[in-house]
Amino acid sequence: MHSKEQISHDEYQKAADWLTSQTRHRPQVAIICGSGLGMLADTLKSQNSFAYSDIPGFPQSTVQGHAGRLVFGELNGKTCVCMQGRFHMYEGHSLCKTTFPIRVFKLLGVETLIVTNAAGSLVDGLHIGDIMIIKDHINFPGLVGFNPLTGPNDDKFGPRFPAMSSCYDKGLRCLAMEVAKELDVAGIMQEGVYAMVGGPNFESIAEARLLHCLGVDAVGMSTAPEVVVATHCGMRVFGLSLITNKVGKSYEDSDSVNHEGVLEVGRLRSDTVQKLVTEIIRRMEINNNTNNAV
Ligand SMILES: O=P(O)(O)O[C@H]1O[C@H](CO)[C@@H](O)[C@H]1O
Ligand SMILES: Nc1nc2[nH]cnc2c(=O)[nH]1
Repeated sequence: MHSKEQISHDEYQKAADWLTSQTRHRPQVAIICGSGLGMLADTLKSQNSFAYSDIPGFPQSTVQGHAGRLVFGELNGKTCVCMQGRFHMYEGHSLCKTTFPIRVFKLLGVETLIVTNAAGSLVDGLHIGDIMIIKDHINFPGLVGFNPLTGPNDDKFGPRFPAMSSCYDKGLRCLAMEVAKELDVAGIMQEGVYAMVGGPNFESIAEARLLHCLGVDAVGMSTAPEVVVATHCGMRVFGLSLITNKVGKSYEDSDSVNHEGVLEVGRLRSDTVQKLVTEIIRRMEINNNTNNAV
């Protein structure tokens, strides 16, 4: 499944131009809603929303809990665009398709990307319903060559060999912890390492043990490609994982994970995630002098 698909600069530009012609909003912040977290988009004021099927070049969402709509609007003084539904490698999309919206956002002038996801915990300290601030990731598909940046480099977006050593912005991570304390949810929040696996199956016991040995705190099937592409084009990134399940590491465990359970935890914690994200957005500084569009 080593995709040879390439997307031209013109195709990203076409989607950006179409969106610019349909909405007066010029977003500074983009938010990707993880499984069961689509309600984040509902908080935007003066909304304009578009079905992915109407946007030139956008793939379609196929996963339950991912509505497939792009929502523009205002949130606490910032103009935002929210993906109510993301694309996953396991849906059969090429990685450059799963990350297509990120470069469109760049062309729209977005400078900060907020990613959220549902993930399984591999460590004792992260419980169901906890929220992990992503400090770093392990991009397992990327390590073996499944990378959205594979193919000719588009220098207009970024360099051939981008660094990934500080892709989750430290300032925003600190801000998130401050906000968590003020909202009295610091007890359910901590930083950790997210790993992306290809999915769509959940982990076997032996795989879970391997991930644990490798220093993974939470595992999911998304996010890393989006963050790689955003970092490549110079966006500031902040990420949150909602812990929706514990990943079984013992053959004695009887609990087994399923997507309905993942979505249910998303619904139960939606309010907290929403409050955190909206407060972080309110307080984050935006560099108004920079038009990031390339
Ligand atoms: O990463 P998000 O989209 O939040 O979803 C996570 O939850 C789904 C599995 O229940 C998988 O798609 C996994 O990646
Ligand atoms: N791979 C993986 N993805 C998830 N998404 C939500 N929970 C999980 C999990 O336990 N494993």
